[in-house]
This record gives sequence, structure tokens and C-alpha cells, in this order.
Amino acid sequence: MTDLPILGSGLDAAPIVARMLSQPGVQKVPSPKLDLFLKRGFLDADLCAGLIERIDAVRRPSTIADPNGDAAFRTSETGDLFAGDAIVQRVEALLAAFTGLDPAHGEPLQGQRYAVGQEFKGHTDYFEPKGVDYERYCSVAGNRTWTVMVYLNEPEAGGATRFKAVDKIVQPETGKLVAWNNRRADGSPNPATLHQGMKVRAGTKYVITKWYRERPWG
Ligand SMILES: O=C(O)CCC(=O)C(=O)O
Ligand SMILES: [Fe+2]
Repeated sequence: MTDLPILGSGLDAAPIVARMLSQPGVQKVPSPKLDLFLKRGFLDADLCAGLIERIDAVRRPSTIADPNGDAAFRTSETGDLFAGDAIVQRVEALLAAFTGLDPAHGEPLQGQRYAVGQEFKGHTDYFEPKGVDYERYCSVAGNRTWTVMVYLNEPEAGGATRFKAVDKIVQPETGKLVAWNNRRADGSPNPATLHQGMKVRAGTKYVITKWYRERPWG
């Protein structure tokens, strides 16, 4: 699978969608409003455990763009993963092969960790073009296009990802991938991508997140 060619930046969604649908076990969530894909067992348990270890080594409080006055909006921790790490490179190669998305357009891979009671309330991953932080976050690479996320473990309770606009709740499962296009067919940001990381009720939740941009990252 790792020999598959890169297909582009994702601005043209069609080849990316076709690549994902060509992979075994991929499920498209049926909705006219949103291109949302699931693949169970995308990463094996060893890779997931290695990533968790690396996230724990560097985690810090998560941040948000366009703060909205709610200090409890995103209460998780974030770990920036070192691009030179062999495990991180392996995961990057698997993501590129699976999606066809050009790694040059990807932000560095991040991990997120949620302890009991932590959450990320309803949001979209794209930056509001009229928001105060747009220039700061998007002047070089442009807005976010695709999001790819992988659950690294299964908390004992809670921690699902909810897509309210399409009435879909994705349960965390070790190695399960979730991917979606943050844009509509006309290229505008898609509000139907609204999603939340629901509160963890028991145990700890870990995910990795990979965001892609309109232009190369750097
Ligand atoms: O943890 C989740 O389920 C969602 C995470 C998320 O939406 C994000 O990091 O942007
Ligand atoms: Fe998100």
C-alpha cells in the first residue's frame, strides 16, 4: 500500500475520495452534506502504543484559534510529534498512501490526549475566513482542507466524536481512522463538518490529528 502515488493537495476532492473508497474496509458515511470516511484497524496496536508514548513525552495544554470566551471549550492536551521519528514517518507514509493527499500540504502530525472530563466542544477544523485569527494561521498555507484522525486507544467510557449536522457518532477504537473534507464542492468551508470530541467519562483517550492545507505547509 505504501507504493501508491500521491494524488494532489485535496483541493480536487475526487481523486482523494476515489483512493479511499478503493481501499478495503472503508466505509463512507451516507450523507449528501459531507464526505466522511471511516476505516477500522488502520493502524496496528503497536504503532498506536508507540504514538501514545511519544504524545505523553511532550504533551502540553491544547489551544484554540478564535477564542470564544469559553475557557472550557477545549480542555485536552496536545503533543507535537517529531517528524524525524521513525514511527511518525511510518504513520505519515501510511496516511499518504491511504488518502493520496500530498504530505507537503500537511501540518506536522499532532497527538491529543483527553483525561476524564476533558473534551473539545463543537467546532469546525477550518479557520473562519472572517475570524480575527485568520491571517495569523492561514496567510502562508491557506485554510485547512482535509482532516484525518486516528484513535489510538479505547477509553472505558465516553470520548466519541460527534458530527451533529449529519447525526453521526463515531466511537473510539484502537487504530480506527476518520477522514473528512472540510470544504464543499465549490471550495467554500463546509459548516456540516461541525464536530465535537465528547467528554471522556472513564479512562483516557488518545488520537492523532493530521490537517491538510490549500497550499504547501512550509
Ligand atoms: O477528539 C476528537 O474526537 C476530535 C478532535 C478534534 O476535533 C480536533 O482535534 O480537531
Ligand atoms: Fe476538530
